[in-house]
Amino acid sequence: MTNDTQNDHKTNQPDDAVGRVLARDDARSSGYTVFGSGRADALQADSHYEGDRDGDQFDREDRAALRRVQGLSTELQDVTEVEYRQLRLENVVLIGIYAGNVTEAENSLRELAALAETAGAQVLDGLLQRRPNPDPSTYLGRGKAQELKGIVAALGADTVIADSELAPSQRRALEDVVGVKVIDRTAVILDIFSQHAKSREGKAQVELAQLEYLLPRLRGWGESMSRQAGGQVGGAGAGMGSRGPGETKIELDRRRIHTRMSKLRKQIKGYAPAREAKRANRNRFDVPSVAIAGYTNAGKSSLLNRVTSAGVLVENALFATLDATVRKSVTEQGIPFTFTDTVGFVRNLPHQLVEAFRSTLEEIGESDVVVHVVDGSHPDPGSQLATVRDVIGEVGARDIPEIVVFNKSDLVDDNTRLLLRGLEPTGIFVSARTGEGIEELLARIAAEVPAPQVEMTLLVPYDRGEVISRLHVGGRVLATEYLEEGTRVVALVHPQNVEALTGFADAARVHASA
Ligand SMILES: Nc1nc2c(ncn2[C@@H]2O[C@H](COP(=O)(O)OP(=O)(O)OP(=O)(O)O)[C@@H](O)[C@H]2O)c(=O)[nH]1
Repeated sequence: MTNDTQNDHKTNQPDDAVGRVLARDDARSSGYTVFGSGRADALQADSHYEGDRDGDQFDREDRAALRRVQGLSTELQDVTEVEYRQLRLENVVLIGIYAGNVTEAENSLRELAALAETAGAQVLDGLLQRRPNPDPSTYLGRGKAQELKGIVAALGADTVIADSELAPSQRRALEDVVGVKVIDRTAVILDIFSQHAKSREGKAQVELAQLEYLLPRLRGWGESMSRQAGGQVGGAGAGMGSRGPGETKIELDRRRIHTRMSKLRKQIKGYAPAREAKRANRNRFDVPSVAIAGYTNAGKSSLLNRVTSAGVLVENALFATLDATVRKSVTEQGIPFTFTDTVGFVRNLPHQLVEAFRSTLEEIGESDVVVHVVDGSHPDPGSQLATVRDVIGEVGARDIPEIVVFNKSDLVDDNTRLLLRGLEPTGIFVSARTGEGIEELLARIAAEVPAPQVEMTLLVPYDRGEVISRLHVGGRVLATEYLEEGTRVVALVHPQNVEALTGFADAARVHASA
């Protein structure tokens, strides 16, 4: 879909579309919309809506960053440029069914909304239907599916996302009714993983999960998919919902996918030993890193924004090689460190995605400090805390210092605070919204970030300027003096780096200060 069409949708859309849907739906007992007009309005105001932007002006850097993250092969890049634009523009309506507990279903749909937004979509509305089981043919009942069609048309949505995994036939039938692309929760999660996977192993794991998901879904993509015909098969991180190939290529594609999958499995087996070795040889010239982990919607990104804007600005040059998901900061004591947002945990993660999820969490295993964010206002923070901790342990991060943060403290009353304290006595109450607790969090991080402790006096020849730069990044320079033979530097360094630097020691004046 071009941007023009997209804009037409917006202009043609009646102003009160969401409100009318909600009002009409309130009168019915079999289901209702979850998000009212307030939500849609709030989202319209959100800065990540790109609909008014001219396609040609689409940010080159964004595209380049996306390719880097996804490690796409050259032949996939053109396809992805188009798809990325669509991904950012997707206007989605969410659907779900529930048998018993409606609050549970609403929470699940809210989480799906958060996931869809994380994947870059714009959530216009959510629709829940009460029914004991999904309709075997169209997931929603027939009447509800027709209603969905009306909502989709009224809002100008271009994608429907179902809150559970759809059988390929259900998906196709529902697509035929509503006339736009229908994808499911698993596809959204896979899309987020593919945006987050950084290492070669992570990318391979995610691509494998994408292909496994795609394989049984190859045959018969609905009408609305025909514009994608000829699109590339399941390239790692193809647009949301892993767009499929045209009908004519299906058999060939099936074979290619099988071949690709066995290749990926072999690669993944080969990566495991390398990962162990990497962990053992952590390079202390790296800037210390802090990883933020927690459930989706716990407020990880909001906290990251708060904390990094509160921190002191740091020389860009120190962090030249960072990608977009990593922020930089510096402790009050002047030690630079990086902050990495990790992919959020989700409830009921489909089991075939578990490996892919873990592989996107590798940053945690390689970080120096883990900030574990818990939504303090969540009805069951205890189980969130336990699940995240289990996984942190599984990705090899059990021994990494952990700072537990109860976020959204502005929504937490005194009794709940007591309860949360009981769960984790050292937890810090923080509000990314009001700023409560941010100073305390920064102080805790500063206390945990490994500080260089060994004082060395070095004489570095002028043609070895890189040694001085590394000292600034991975150590703390206390004094500099320019002599005829080179620069004399007094610096604190990490114990792991002492050996590499002894060659520059000035008159062997190496001693431990701590
Ligand atoms: N009241 C309140 N709301 C908050 C606070 N922090 C975040 N939120 C809201 O919680 C929602 C989720 O915040 P995010 O920062 O996107 O959460 P996240 O953990 O990064 O979520 P994912 O990107 O999906 O993993 C947003 O609507 C925020 O506005 C807080 O301290 N107080």
